[in-house]
Amino acid sequence: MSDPSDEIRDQPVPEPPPSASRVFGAAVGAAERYVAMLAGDGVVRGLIGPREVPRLWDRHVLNSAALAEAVPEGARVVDVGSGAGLPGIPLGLARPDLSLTLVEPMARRVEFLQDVVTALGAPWRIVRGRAEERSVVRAVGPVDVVTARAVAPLPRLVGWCRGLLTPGTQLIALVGARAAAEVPGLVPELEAAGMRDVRTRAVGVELGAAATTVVVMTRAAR
Ligand SMILES: C[S@@+](CC[C@H](N)C(=O)[O-])C[C@H]1O[C@@H](n2cnc3c(N)ncnc32)[C@H](O)[C@@H]1O
Repeated sequence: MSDPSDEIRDQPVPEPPPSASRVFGAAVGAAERYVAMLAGDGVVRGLIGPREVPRLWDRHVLNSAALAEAVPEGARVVDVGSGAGLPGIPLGLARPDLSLTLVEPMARRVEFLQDVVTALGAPWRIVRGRAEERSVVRAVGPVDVVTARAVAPLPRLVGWCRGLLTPGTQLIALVGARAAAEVPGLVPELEAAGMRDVRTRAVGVELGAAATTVVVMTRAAR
């Protein structure tokens, strides 16, 4: 009998769209290797649904890289709840000036992240644990920007990231259109949790289907 994981492995790895070279520059080959790992091992290990494979570039990799334009030059970035590396890895590939740490509690996801870092020879750090754990905050060190996609509703995410968010640190969350529409109603709660300048911003508008929205906010001074 054939092993069902063979069929999953046999799905063709999607070709990069023309915009990939523009977004990733010299790292486009590394982005292609990452997409191949997501489509192969990422699916077999249950980190990415098989149906996502044909839309890995638009929905996941370019969609994640779109937030690059919202991140300041040379920032120390922590991607919280990175999962299979989204948005952190595409961001790190598009922006080699950033110093990137991926935080993820689940062992098999961390293993996959380690495999990707090794395969790409990337300088990123991986910290296993939950954002709210003291040991994670200590291991991560000072942070300029926290990124997150699909980790938790914003007020809960801010609560989990409290230790990572020192005055002036930005939180940049990738959100869908529906979640973006709910942001104005969340501002009082986010401000009460110590955040200021909460705003939504369209990013990657030139990327067509990969365009998305981010919510940007800053930790207020105590
Ligand atoms: C729905 S997945 C999203 C993964 C990835 N960000 C993406 O967009 O594909 C949520 C991730 O958040 C992680 N997570 C859940 N609670 C967390 C916490 N308290 N701190 C850090 N990561 C957490 C989970 O292990 C999981 O990998």
